[in-house]
Amino acid sequence: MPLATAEVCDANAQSITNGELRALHPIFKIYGRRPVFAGPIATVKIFEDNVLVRELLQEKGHGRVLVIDGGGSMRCALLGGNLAQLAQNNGWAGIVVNGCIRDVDEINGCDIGVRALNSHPMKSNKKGVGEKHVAVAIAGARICDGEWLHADSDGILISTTELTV
Ligand SMILES: O=C([O-])CC(=O)C(=O)O
Repeated sequence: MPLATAEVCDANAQSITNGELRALHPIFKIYGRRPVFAGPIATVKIFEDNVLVRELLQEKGHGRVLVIDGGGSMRCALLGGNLAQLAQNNGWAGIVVNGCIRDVDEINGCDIGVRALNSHPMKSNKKGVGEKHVAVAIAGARICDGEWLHADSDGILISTTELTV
């Protein structure tokens, strides 16, 4: 059974105080077939350009969660049905997007967890601008590559190390 985020918070008050455990602001909508997912984080920082998202999702996921800092843009989608399918087939656990997605019905059929701000029908630029595996700041929290993400119906937690009972 995955750890419930609420129980994790109740059992780790000290980690919340010292910043080892952070909750993202509740600004994300829930997509994908997995409402509960967790894994080590890979980060990517982009703006209205998703070439690096495809590059990362082409790698084997090994249960990782891709955190996409898209700067909160409401002007195009950074993830669509093809990329979500790629993520599923390559063994990613989930994708959190500080930005928009499209092909929502296809994404909701994929066996991964997806959180995003909203949907948008337009595709992004394809220039390949951005940075992989850098620290990002989204939804009120700083997130480093290699930290852990836990998502369930109550919200999304970031922890410096894997959470255990
Ligand atoms: O290629 C894109 O920009 C995203 C997309 O539509 C998909 O993954 O199907």
